[in-house]
This record gives sequence, structure tokens and C-alpha cells, in this order.
Amino acid sequence: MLDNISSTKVSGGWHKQYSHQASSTHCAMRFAIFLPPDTNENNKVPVLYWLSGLTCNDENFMQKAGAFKKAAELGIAIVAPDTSPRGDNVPDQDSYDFGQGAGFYVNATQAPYNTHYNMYDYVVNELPAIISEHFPVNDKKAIAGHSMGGHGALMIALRNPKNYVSASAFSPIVNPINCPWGEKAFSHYLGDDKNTWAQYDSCELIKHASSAHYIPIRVDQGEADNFLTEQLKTENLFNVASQKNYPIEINIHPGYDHSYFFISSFIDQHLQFHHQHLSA
Ligand SMILES: N[C@@H](CCC(=O)N[C@@H](CS)C(=O)NCC(=O)O)C(=O)O
Repeated sequence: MLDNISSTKVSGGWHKQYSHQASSTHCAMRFAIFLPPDTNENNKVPVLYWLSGLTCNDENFMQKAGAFKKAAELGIAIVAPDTSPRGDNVPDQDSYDFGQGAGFYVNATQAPYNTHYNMYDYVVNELPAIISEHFPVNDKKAIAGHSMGGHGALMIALRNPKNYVSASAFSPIVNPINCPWGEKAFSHYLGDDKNTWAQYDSCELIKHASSAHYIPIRVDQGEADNFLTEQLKTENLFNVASQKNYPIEINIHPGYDHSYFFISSFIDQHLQFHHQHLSA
């Protein structure tokens, strides 16, 4: 059952928020959906899933990215889940980069996180099933995200290339097994065995990808992003993609930082990129 929290008309379509009891994360989860104008059973639309970054919930992208006009024009629904399980019973830590608001889109294997922190299953399986049951969408899906959500979008698309026609990311954490944010999150959620970490690392997944399952990927990165050198490591993605001839377009933008100002500057291009594949 879905509880409707809000419905707001925007760009001729609707922005709506919902809450529901999730079986993968064993807690109430909130998500937001944008439905473009004239979406109905006779006019089903494709869906772009958007995964947000550290500290975010379903609202940051919807309020700050400025995506609605273009998505309305192109006829694309956008679904933005929360970034972690939440609630009083959900284990947390007093830090912005771990725990609630920082689920890293993995299935945790370690206590006390393994009951609730199953964002991989939630995003890959549970949420798409809910969206197709309750909304007039077709079976075409693309996935995008920012920072931790950029890691989520690339990693999920690389592991499930048949589910998504295309993937894109702003400022993604491309090699979480080799950066402080990823090392902290993966050691708590997944334990010490680094072999299990690799299945959630985009660079590692590309290293082992078979060209029969390549999908088109676009990445945009601000050169003035404070997290670029220590956390994001776009260069590692460039190197591994070049070695494997993986079809990734990487655009570096002088002057732009890590914020939603950057995302809002290039979101139209990402929507256009996905539209090309969603409507093929
Ligand atoms: N200094 C930031 C670090 C976290 C951060 O930059 N979060 C990014 C994603 S990694 C974000 O989207 N923040 C929320 C926003 O800008 O709306 C904070 O504490 O919020």
C-alpha cells in the first residue's frame, strides 16, 4: 500500500511523494515521482531512476535540479528514492557519510546493518515493481545519480545491463573500494573481505564486463569539485573504460563544483541522452 504524502502540479505534470512499508529494508521508505503531462494508461511513459548523494533524501533532486521542464517535454517520468533506510529502529552513526542518509546502494551483510541497509535490493527490485504496479509507466528504464548516487547508478546499471537502456552520473564515486567514503561504508556494511566490496565498485565491474553487455554511459564532472581528487577519482574510470573500450562519455567542466548548481546546469543534456535510448 502506498501513502500519498504530497501532490503538486509542475511543468504541466505532477510531482508526488509517497511512503510505503518496504520488505527489503524492513522500514517505511519514502520516494518521489515526477509524472510528465498526459501520462495515463493509454500513454505510458519510460522512467529515469535518480539516486541522490550523501545527506540527501527524495527531495534534493526534485527541488534543486530543475529537471521538470525538460522531462515534461521529453515525456520521461523520474523516480527519486531516499538514500537509506530510516527510522528510530534503523542503526545510525553521528556522521554525514555513514548510516542514515548514506546507504551506498549495497546489501549490507554485517550486523547491525544487515536487517535494514539493503538499498541495492530496494532500488533494483522492490521499487521498480511498485512503480510499474501503481503508475502508468512502460518497461523502459534508465538510471542516473549524483556522487554516492552516481556510484549507485553506474554500479547498478553495470550489474544489471538488461534492466536499463542507459546510465549517467554527475560527480560519481567511481572507485569506492579506493576512497575514504567507500572504505568507511563498505567496511561497516560489508565487512573486511574486500572481494565482496568489488561487486559494488564501478571500476572493478567495468574491468570484468563483457562487451556483449555494454550499455551507453555518460558522466559529467566539475573540475572545481572539492571531492574530486580524494573521493571521486574520475581518472580511474577513464583509465579502465579506455582499456576496455567501454562506451562511456566523460565530460570535465572547468569551474563547476560538487553542488546542485552543477547538476542543474547539465541536467537537460542528461535527460536528452536518456531520451535517445528510452525512445529507441
Ligand atoms: N558538505 C556536505 C557534504 C555532503 C554533500 O556534499 N552532499 C551532496 C551529495 S554527496 C549533496 O547533494 N548534498 C545535498 C544538497 O546539496 O542538496 C554536507 O555536509 O551536506
